[in-house]
Amino acid sequence: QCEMEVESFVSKTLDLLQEEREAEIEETRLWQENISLKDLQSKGVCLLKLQIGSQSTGLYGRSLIVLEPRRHMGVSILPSNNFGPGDIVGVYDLDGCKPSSQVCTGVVTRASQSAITVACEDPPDRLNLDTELYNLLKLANDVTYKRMKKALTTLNGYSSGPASDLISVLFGYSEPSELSFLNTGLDSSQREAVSFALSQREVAVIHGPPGTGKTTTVVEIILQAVKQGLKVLCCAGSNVAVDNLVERLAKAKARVLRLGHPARLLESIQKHSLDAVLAHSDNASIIADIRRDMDKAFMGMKKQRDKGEKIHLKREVSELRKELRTREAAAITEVLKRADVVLATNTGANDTGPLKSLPADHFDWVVIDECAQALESSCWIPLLRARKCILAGDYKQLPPTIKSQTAASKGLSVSLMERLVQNRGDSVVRMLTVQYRMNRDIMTWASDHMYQGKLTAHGSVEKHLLRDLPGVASVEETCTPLLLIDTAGCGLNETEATDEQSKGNPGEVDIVELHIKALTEAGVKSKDIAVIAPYNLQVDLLRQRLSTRHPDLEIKSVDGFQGREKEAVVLTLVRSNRKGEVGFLAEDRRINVAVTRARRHLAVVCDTKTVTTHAFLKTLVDHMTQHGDVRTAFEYLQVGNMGSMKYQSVFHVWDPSSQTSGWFCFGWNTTGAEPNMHVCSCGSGPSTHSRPGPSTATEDEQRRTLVQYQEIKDQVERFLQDQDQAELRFPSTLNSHDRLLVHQVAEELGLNHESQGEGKDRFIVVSRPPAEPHQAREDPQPLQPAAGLEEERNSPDPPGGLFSQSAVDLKRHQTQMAKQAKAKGYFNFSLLGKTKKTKAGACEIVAAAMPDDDFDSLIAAVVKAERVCSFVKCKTSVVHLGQLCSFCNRQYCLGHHIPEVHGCGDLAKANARMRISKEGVLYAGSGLKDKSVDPNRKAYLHRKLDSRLKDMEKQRKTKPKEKETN
Ligand SMILES: Nc1ncnc2c1ncn2[C@@H]1O[C@H](COP(=O)(O)OP(=O)(O)OP(=O)(O)O)[C@@H](O)[C@H]1O
Ligand SMILES: [Zn+2]
Ligand SMILES: [Zn+2]
Repeated sequence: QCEMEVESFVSKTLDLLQEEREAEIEETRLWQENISLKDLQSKGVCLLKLQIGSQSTGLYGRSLIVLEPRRHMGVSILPSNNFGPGDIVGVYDLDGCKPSSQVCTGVVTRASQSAITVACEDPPDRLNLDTELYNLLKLANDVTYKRMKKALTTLNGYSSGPASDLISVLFGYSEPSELSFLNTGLDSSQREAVSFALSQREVAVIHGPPGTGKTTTVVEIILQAVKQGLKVLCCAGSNVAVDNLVERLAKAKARVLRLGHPARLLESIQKHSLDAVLAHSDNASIIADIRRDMDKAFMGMKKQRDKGEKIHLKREVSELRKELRTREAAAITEVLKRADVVLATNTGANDTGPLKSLPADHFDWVVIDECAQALESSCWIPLLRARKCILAGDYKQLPPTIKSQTAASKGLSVSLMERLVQNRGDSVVRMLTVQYRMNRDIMTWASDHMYQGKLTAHGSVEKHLLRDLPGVASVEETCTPLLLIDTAGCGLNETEATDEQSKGNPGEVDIVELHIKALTEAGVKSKDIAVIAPYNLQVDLLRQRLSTRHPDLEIKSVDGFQGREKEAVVLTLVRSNRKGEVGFLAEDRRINVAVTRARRHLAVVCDTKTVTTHAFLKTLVDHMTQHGDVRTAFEYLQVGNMGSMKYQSVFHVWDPSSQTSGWFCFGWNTTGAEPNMHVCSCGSGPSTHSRPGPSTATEDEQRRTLVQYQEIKDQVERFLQDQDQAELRFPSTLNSHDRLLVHQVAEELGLNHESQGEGKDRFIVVSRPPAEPHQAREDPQPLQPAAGLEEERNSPDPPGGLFSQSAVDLKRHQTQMAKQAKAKGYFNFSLLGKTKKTKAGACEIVAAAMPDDDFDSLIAAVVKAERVCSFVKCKTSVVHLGQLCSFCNRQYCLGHHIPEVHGCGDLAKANARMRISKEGVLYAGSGLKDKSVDPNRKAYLHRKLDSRLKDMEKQRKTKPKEKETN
C-alpha cells in the first residue's frame, strides 16, 4: 500500500536524519574543542584572520559583509577552502571559534579566491571595518535539516495536491505514464493526436475524417490543457458546433463559458451563457440594486416639476449609470477570468464584445474546430489572442461557401487548415484513422479515394446494417450497405435549366420515393433516413413529394448536411444528359460529404452513363458496382400494383417505317425470373405516356434494337414453319439485351422459352408449347389501346398461344382493362396477348391486369380450391395444364403463371436481384426456385400489402376527378 510505504519511509528517514544531525553537531563540537584552528583551516572549513573589506545592505535588508585576507600582509589570496554559496557560516572574533566568541551567522552568497561574501541575518553593529580581524567557520546546516524534516512530515500527510501522482509513481504505487488520458476509451490515433497537440509549441492540426471522433479528441485536448491550468479559447464556425463542444466539456465538469446571444444558443447550453452566469454571480445583486435605483430616479425625474430637483436627479442617474457600467465590466471580467474554457463562434470572439475586458494575453491556447469549413480570415479573429493553436477539421469536406467565383479561384476558399497541410504536411498534422460511423463497405470508398486508404472501421460499426436496428425486417433493402439504382437508358432526364445551381430530376424523385417506401415498409423510421441532393431544385421537388407523408424525413442539400449523419442515406445525383455534363457534382469533396453521412445504408440514384464521365464519380459507381447491389431503374418504373401489370413505357422508339405515328414504346420489365421487354405499338407518341420525355437512347441504338428485334423474330418464325425442328437454340454468346429480345419475341408468339445452362454458358431454348388440351382458343376481342389507335387486326393466333382462358372471360376482363387504361391515362400491358405483325415488327400486348377493385377477391381466391387457376376470377382448370408458381406455391393457368401477373412480382424480383447481386450478371432466363419465405419477410410483405391497400383506396377515391379530365 502506498500510504504505508510513505509512512514508514518518513518515520524511518526522520530517525536517520536525527542521527545524522546529532553526529554533525558532535563533530562540530569536537572540532571546536579539540582541533586547533590551524588544523581546521587546513581542512578547508575555517578561514582565519580575515578583515572586513566592505559592508553594504543587500536584498531584503540584510547586511552583506565581504571578508578578505589581511591587506598589509601583501597576500591577496585566501587559503584553499571548501566555502561555497549557500553555506551557513559563523563569524567569530579572534578569541577562537567558540560559541562565546561568535559575532554573527550568515549565508555565503559569493566565494572567490580573494574574498567570501556573507549575508548576515543579525546586523552586526560591532564589526570593525578597519582594524579588527575575524575568523570564519563553516557551521552545520541547521536550516536544511529543518526544511527536510518539514517536507517529510508534509509528505506523510499528503492527501491531494499537485504531487499526488508523483508520490504514487515514486513510491512504486503506479506506473509512470507519458500522459494520463482523462478519456480512457480513446483509440490509438486519437491518443497520438492528443499527445501531439499537447507537445507542439505553436500549432497542431487534427485531421478528422468523417466519424473518426474529432470532437471527442478536441474535448480531451482541451481538458488536458485545463488540467495544466491553462486558459483556452475555443471556437468554431457555426453555433451548432460550438454548442456541441460546450455540452461535452460541461459534461466533463470543465468550467465553461459560452459567449453569444442567448437567443441563438441551444436551450441546454443557455445556463453556460455569459448572461446566465452573470445573473448568478456575486455582483448580480449589487447590479440589480443599482438598476433599481436608476429606475427610481427615472420615475422621480418624470414626476418632478421642480427644475432644480430635476437636474439633481439627472446627475444622480448619470452617476448610477457610470457605476453600473464599471460594476458590470468588473463582473464580466471576473466571470471570464474564472472560466477555464471560453467558447464562441469565430466571429463571436471579436474584440468589441465581452472579450475586450480581458488582457490580451489571457488565453494560453486557441482551439478552432471545423477549421476547414471556415474562412481563414474568420479564424484570425480568435487566433490573435493566443500563443498556441489547435486546429481541427477535415479539409476533404466542403470548404467555406464563397459567392465570388473570382475570389474563390484566387484562393479565398483555401482554409487555414488546408494551407497548413499543404505547406507543412506531417510536421503539424495528425490524422484520426478509426471511424465510428459507417459500415465498412460505405467507408472503403471514401477511405481509398479521399484518405489514402488509411481509415479502418471500428468493430462496433464495421458490419452494421439497417436490419440490425430494432423493428426493422430483413429485406433486401435493409441487408445491403450499398445500393446503386442506375437510371441509365431509362429516359429520366434532368430538367432543362440554364442555371447550373437549379437542376432537378423528377424521374429520380420517383425512384427515391419508391425506395423510401421500401425502407419505411421494412420498418426503418423516417427520422433515420436522409435524402440528399446536390441541387436545391431537386431538394424542393423531393420535399414537395415526400414531406407530407414523411414529416420526419430530412431532405437537404449536401452542403446542408455537412457534419451530420443518418442510418440511411438516399442520394440522388440528378444529372442525366447526353453530353455527360456533371457540373456542380465535379467537386469531389461534395460527393465525399454526401456519401459519408451514411451509417448503415447508402443508396445512390444516378445515371451512371452521365456521371461516370467524371473520373471521381466513376470511382464511386465502380465501388458500388463491385461491393454493393445494383439495380436498374427499370425495376422501379412499373407502377405495379399487386398482381397487375401496369408497365410504364420508358423507352420510346421512333420508327419511320411505321404506318402509324411512328412511335413505339418499349416497356421494360426486368423483374423476376423473366426479364422481358414489351413493345407496344400504341403509336400515339410519348405524350400519352405517363413518363414522356425524349429518349436517352441515341437514334443509332434505337435503330439497332429494331433491327435486332426483327432479325430474331424472323429467325423464330422460320423455326415455326419448319415442323421438323423441335426447338430453337440461341447461342450463349447473346448479350443480355438480345436475350431480352429473344424472350420477348417468344413470349409474343406464345412459345415456350427457357434459359438453360449455367453462368456464361446460359442459352435460351425456344420451343412449341404442348397442344392446347381443352377449351378452344378463340380470337379474343382486340384491346383498343388507350390512345384509341384503330387498326385492323388480321394476324392469326400465335401457334400454341399461352392463353387458355375462356374467350368470354378474357373479353370481359380485357374490356374492363381497356376502360381502366383509358380512364387512368396510361397503358396497361400484359405479358402476352394477340400478336400482330406490323411493319416495324413490333407487336401489341393486350392487358390482363387485375382491376383494383378485385383486390378483395384476390384474397378470397387464395383459399379457393386448387382445381382452378388461383388467379382472381379465373376459372380455367389447372388439373391438366397448369404451372406451379415457385414463390407462392399455387397452381395457375398458363395465362396467369407469370409471377408479376398474380402478385409474386416482388418475390420474383427479389430473387432475381439476389442472383444478380450475387453473381453480378443480369441473366435473361428463369429464376431459381426459392420456396422459403422467412418470417421477417412475411411480416414485411404484410406491411407492404397494407400500404398497397391504402394506396389503392386512395387511388379509388381520387380517380373520378381524373376521369373527367381525361
Ligand atoms: N474512441 C472511441 N471509442 C468509441 N466510440 C468513439 C470513440 N471516439 C468517437 N467515438 C464515437 O464516434 C462518434 C463520433 O464522435 P465525435 O462526436 O467525437 O465526432 P464528431 O467530431 O462529432 O464527428 P466527426 O468525426 O465526423 O467530425 C460518436 O458516436 C462517438 O461516441
Ligand atoms: Zn406466385
Ligand atoms: Zn388463369
